[in-house]
Amino acid sequence: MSNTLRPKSEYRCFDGTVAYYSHYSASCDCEMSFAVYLPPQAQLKSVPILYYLSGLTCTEENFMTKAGAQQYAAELGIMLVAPDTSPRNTGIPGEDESWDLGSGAGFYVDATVKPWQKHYQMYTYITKELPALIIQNFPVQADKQSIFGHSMGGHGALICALKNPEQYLSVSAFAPIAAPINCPWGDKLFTAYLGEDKSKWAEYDATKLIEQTQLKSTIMIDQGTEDTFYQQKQLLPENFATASKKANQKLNLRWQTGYDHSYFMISSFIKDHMEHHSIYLNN
Ligand SMILES: N[C@@H](CCC(=O)N[C@@H](CS)C(=O)NCC(=O)O)C(=O)O
Repeated sequence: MSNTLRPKSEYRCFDGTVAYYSHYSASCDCEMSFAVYLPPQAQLKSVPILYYLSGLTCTEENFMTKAGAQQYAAELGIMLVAPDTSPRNTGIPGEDESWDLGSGAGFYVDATVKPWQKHYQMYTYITKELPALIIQNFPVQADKQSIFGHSMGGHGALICALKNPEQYLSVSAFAPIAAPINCPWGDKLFTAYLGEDKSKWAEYDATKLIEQTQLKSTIMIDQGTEDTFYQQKQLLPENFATASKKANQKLNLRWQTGYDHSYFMISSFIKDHMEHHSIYLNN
């Protein structure tokens, strides 16, 4: 099967275009979907790319409809790419049983254990296959890529950047799952996708990875104080901050008083994140 893009729908937005696509993914061995925003500048020249990874239960649509990023992407001349959060309709038993496992919960890792390993290769999909597809099909600057995300997608963005410091020029996150080996979600998802051997989990844990790799750019994180998942110790930004300090990694962790885990928090601070990435993408 080829990696031909199948356009699904297209909308004018801030003089640019929001478009939804699906395609056969070789790494996930199934049909995958993603959304893009092409800023008006892309009609005349190639533009930098900013990937956004969504959280649990999301599809490629949540960010495009709720975050309000397009107006800033249009101003700054940045293409947005928002992939779906997992393979779907794979036939894996139980894929749709739980909102925090399987469909909508790919966790941005390459699964190594059955039954998930055949399709759940999200890390390779996000860091290799999707970027190649974007470069092939859109007017982009291949050497200008950055990444950000929310919750599970904040975890995804951090690990993708820390494991590929040459590929992504900057990274930021909203309420990321910042130390997954130490939280209930990480426990559940790593056990399912990577197996019981916890030594294998560390290579997908941002707080562990920052001990080994530091980024030239400043990492930006926004965390709401009224975020129930933060209160339930699913996110653990303090662990990441402590490890970053120890490793001399520049980190801008901003506590947002009164904000929760929702897209109302994301849309309140999306401008700052877009401007943060623009410093690195448009220099
Ligand atoms: N379904 C979950 C909540 C899941 C959730 O909050 N997901 C976040 C990411 S971790 C999200 O972005 N949801 C989609 C949305 O708000 O549009 C629950 O019932 O507690």
